[in-house]
Amino acid sequence: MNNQKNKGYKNSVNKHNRSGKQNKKQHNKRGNQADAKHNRKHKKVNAPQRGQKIATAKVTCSGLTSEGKGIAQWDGKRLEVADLLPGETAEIIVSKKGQYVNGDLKKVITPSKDRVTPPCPYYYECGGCQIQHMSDQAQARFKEETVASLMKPFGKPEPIFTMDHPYDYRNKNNLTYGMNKDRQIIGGLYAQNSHEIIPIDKCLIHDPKADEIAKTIQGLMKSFKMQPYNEDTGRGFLRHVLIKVGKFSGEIMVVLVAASSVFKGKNNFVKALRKAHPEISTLLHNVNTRSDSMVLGNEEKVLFGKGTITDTLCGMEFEISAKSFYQINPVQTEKLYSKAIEMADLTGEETVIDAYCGTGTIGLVASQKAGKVIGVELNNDAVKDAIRNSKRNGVKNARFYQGDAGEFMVQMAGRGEKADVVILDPPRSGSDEAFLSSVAKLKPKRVVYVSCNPETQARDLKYLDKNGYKVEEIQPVDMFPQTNHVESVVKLVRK
Ligand SMILES: C[S@@+](CC[C@H](N)C(=O)[O-])C[C@H]1O[C@@H](n2cnc3c(N)ncnc32)[C@H](O)[C@@H]1O
Repeated sequence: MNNQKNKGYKNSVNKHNRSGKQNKKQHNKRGNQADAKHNRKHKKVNAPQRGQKIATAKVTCSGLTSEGKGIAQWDGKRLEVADLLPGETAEIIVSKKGQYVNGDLKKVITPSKDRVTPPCPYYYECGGCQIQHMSDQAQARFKEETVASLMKPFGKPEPIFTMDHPYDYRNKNNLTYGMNKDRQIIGGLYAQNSHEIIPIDKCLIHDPKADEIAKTIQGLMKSFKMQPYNEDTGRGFLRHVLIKVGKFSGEIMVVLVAASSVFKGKNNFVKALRKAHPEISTLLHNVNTRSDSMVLGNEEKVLFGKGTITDTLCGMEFEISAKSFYQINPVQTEKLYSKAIEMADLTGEETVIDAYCGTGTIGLVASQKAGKVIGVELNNDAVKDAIRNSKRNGVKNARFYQGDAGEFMVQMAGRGEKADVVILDPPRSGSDEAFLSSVAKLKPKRVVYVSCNPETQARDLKYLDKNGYKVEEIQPVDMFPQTNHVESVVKLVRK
């Protein structure tokens, strides 16, 4: 697959090299862009985590990793170079730390026709997006090829569902606050693989309203002398702000994630924020004293509003709380869910299991075409949302249970219960043997596997393939444009 791809890229580069002034101009612009990127990243190349610079080398990129990095050979070693595209020749800086050799792009010598100037000015520093240097078509091709390569043992995927406007799509936006070296409060996103905050005004994949509110909060912190939390010293108050937006309803939830439950000046702060943004529907104070990278802690206080927001998806209304999972790209979610339900092939009679059901969204949409839906989910808040959502939409044929999906299925199989269709949508780590072996025992006619990580999905498909199921259809969906992530939904039928 890679060879084929490279041929295509090589041809296009040659075409470019032969091209006239206009294209030369384009090339220079692309080359300069990569230079500029290097200048900004230079300090990172020499930063301790990259190790000691050992060489500058000229390389040719032979393909992409599943993370969207360019593959290049240097001194008999395979290097993965961020922002390098197949077919491109480039100058890279090689550094070494312990046994690890890293390559960082210095300058693109012959740019690929797939290279574009990233529209975001923070792209090269920020860790949020990884493939903004690829054109929309190249992003789609990269994701299709990633899924195709992982799914090779099971069949050929359909063309990816892309997004017409692949920006402004996130309904869940998380920004972090800190202090710069001049003791000024900054707010933004983390740099790649680090907790260094890159100050930003606007993120192109965020909901624009969310960034406006985050900026206002940054200004209010100064006036209210509210200190950002410092991970190293453990001092300070505000860690993050989490902003969820109902893209259809327009409702907005703001969660102030703080290191302490004592919120000095709370009433005046809330008043000032609401005055600046009367469109905020609900405001919460979440207390996070954890030292890991989880955004939210367990303790939560509603400062005003009902503590949840509602949104519409596939014609149904859903109530969403701060901690429960809700798909982050509603435009693409409607395409994903429609495909999943089409794959479930429901006639109105079936018992459907919606495993890892979150707030019950897939199961509730499926309930309109099923006999009965049984949802299971680990997160108690999400289960409460699912039950509320069921009532809100007048659904009478769905039940939701809190628990581990694997254990739940083992118990179902043990009781000899029946299921016609199993829809599963596990987290990135995928499902587990308890769950998959119970599927094999329950023997549903169809299994629809939704996944945000095709790598673990392929692993689980291998198990199902060995235990009585055959893959019939594979559909990649671009739920996360500009990033290297891809969603995939697979239909399996009993052999
Ligand atoms: C990718 S989300 C899917 C949610 C839902 N299907 C949707 O489309 O919004 C995965 C969900 O699995 C839940 N989860 C994680 N581990 C679980 C487990 N062992 N058993 C049941 N649910 C689990 C998470 O809390 C999360 O809500």
